[in-house]
Amino acid sequence: MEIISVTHYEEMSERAASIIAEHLRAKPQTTLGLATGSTPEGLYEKLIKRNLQKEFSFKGVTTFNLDEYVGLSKDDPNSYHYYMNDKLFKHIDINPENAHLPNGTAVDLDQECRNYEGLMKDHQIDIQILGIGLNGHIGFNEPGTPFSSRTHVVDLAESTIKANSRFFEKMEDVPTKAITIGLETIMEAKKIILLASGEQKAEAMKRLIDGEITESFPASILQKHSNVVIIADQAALTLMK
Ligand SMILES: O=P(O)(O)OC[C@H]1O[C@](O)(CO)[C@@H](O)[C@@H]1O
Repeated sequence: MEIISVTHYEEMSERAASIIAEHLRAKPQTTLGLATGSTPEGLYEKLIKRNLQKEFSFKGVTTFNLDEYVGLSKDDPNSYHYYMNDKLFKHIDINPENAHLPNGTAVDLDQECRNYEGLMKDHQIDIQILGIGLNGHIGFNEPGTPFSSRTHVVDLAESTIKANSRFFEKMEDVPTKAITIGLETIMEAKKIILLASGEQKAEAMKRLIDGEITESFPASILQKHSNVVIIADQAALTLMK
């Protein structure tokens, strides 16, 4: 694992944007794996700016998001479809047909998982962006998810539901299920960039970097990947020596 320690959130976002920009200039036909949550918002802002300045184009880019809530329509402001459109896709020159997320309102969710896997089979992810949950989840792969998991429907952990409730008016509105790509699916990416900012992530970062590789802490699987870059600010790395 390469660990890039930066001073603050802004620098974390800038470093990640530079790596992606350099890659897109060298390889315009690229597949990106994208994440939601607060952490990558700054990265998306910087990619939008660079795209507007014509530093690179998204015209040849295909994207796959990690996850989507079950039961939220694409127009629901709390859905990840809405987030991605709002925070990235509508501002850049990507062909919307090439931007993929699981459909959380599919009638047959297991079939939707198989379809999503099928689509991803034809596009190996060149760079996968990840955030990390306080309990070590990546995507929505909660503690206990088998390392061999592929795209599947998950019951969200209580702590995740609570963490996500900050975006919803009422606790009862927070979805309790999601579709997520699996841990094995994530590990197939050629390169993984994990972003972390803030002291609340310090414990998770310590376990990710130094802890035991165990299904009870899903992100620990990343220790087995040969090309992981962690970009974290000093607050997130406070527990590291
Ligand atoms: O970036 P945040 O908002 O801290 O979220 C961390 C993780 O939690 C999620 O938002 C889901 O709870 C993931 O999408 C994300 O990787």
